[in-house]
Amino acid sequence: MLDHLKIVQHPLVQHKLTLMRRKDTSTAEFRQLLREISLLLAYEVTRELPMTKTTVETPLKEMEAPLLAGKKMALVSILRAGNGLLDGVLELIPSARVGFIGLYRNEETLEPVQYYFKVPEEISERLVIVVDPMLATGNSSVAAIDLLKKAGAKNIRFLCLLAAPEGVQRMAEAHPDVPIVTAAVDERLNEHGYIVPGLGDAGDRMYGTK
Ligand SMILES: O=P(O)(O)OC[C@H]1O[C@H](OP(=O)(O)OP(=O)(O)O)[C@H](O)[C@@H]1O
Ligand SMILES: O=c1cc[nH]c(=O)[nH]1
Ligand SMILES: [Mg+2]
Repeated sequence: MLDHLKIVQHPLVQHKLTLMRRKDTSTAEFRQLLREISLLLAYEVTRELPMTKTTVETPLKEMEAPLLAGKKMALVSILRAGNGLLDGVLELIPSARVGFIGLYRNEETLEPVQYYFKVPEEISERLVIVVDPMLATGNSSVAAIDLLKKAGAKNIRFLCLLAAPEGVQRMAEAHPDVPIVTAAVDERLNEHGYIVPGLGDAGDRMYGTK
């Protein structure tokens, strides 16, 4: 069992997160850093993955060796910003199936608005890793996981880059069975629901839309 909340303290992760927070970091640098961090965070969120065995012949001998049961996994990206974490994790687990949940926050109510849902078949039999760089109020991640559970998912982990204490609390109340892996938990949310000090709007910074 993973801990309910894992903060990845690795120096490379913390260094790259600091560079991403800087307001002067360009869109291209931001995307590149997110990709690099996603590879490092993937290491933590993939602990205790389902394994299988295969027979391999080394130059010396035949042996039974462990192998990821990758087809039994699904990575689910919360659009848009989730895609910034998705690609790196998928590179490490290329046989994982991939789903997408389209959600954006209504900027006034901070409630998520759903516009897309497509997940792999047999979702109830897979380990599902949901990815989204930001956990702020928790409204988006709670809604995404509600939808996944309604579709049958039972074994879910949530991977983000940055969280607010409010979002961690909301997830713990709504989905206590879902472990969270993140690089940091910041001070608080501001009156607009942004993480403080945070890094701004991840989607806008990734794609240069503001
Ligand atoms: O915890 P919450 O308060 O729900 O906030 C977090 C959500 O906000 C951001 O998405 P956004 O709505 O900006 O959509 P985008 O990824 O399309 O930019 C982020 O990627 C999360 O999905
Ligand atoms: O600080 C925040 C909060 C929600 N979404 C973001 O991208 N950033
Ligand atoms: Mg956004």
